[in-house]
Amino acid sequence: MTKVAVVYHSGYGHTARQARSVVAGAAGVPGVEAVPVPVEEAEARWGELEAADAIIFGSPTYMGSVSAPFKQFMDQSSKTWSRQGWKDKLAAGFTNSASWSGDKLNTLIQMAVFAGQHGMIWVPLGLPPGNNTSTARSTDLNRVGSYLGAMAQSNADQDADAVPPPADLETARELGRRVGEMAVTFARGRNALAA
Ligand SMILES: Cc1cc2nc3c(=O)[nH]c(=O)nc-3n(C[C@H](O)[C@H](O)[C@H](O)COP(=O)(O)O)c2cc1C
Repeated sequence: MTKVAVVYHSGYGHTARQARSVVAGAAGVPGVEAVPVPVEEAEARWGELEAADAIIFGSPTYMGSVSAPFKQFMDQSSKTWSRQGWKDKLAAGFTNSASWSGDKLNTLIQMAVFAGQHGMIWVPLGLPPGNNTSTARSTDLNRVGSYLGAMAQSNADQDADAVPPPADLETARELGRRVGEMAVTFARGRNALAA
């Protein structure tokens, strides 16, 4: 099986819902096993990250950047970085915040730089932007219009059972599916080269 790990933090459950959609999207690809890894469990489950073909990073945007627990996970990875243990794994990212912008892009950029430091191969969202013409709708896939990774917008006064809305959860699912497909393609290519 090709393995996809989804490492995420969520303070109040919104990004956890987005993470579940990412996992479901990856797990729907034949031959892929996808596992959610809350950052609080990452240290104890480091072996699962080492064994993964792809790692997808998820964090809410707090103060225009990844959350402190997610940053702690990033820093915990420095031992792996020093021996480039995640080199050539696929990487991707998602984030969620209250505002339409809320400086979410910075969070994805942080994740992409982090992946670059690890020598990983960043997989962008790969969906056209939705909700940006006079005839478009707020229910469009990629309604926030992100390229680097999947974004979700959760109204600040709504709990995680109500938001992020279905369009953002579907967008997250698409990211998981894309990374799952890419991971299978890479694994097959590697095996073919080794044969
Ligand atoms: C400490 C803190 C900082 C936040 N900073 C931002 C921000 O910079 N931009 C934004 O749009 N929303 C911000 N928010 C709102 C959260 O991103 C939003 O509520 C999100 O849905 C929380 O996700 P979670 O439930 O997974 O923690 C912040 C919330 C908290 C608690």
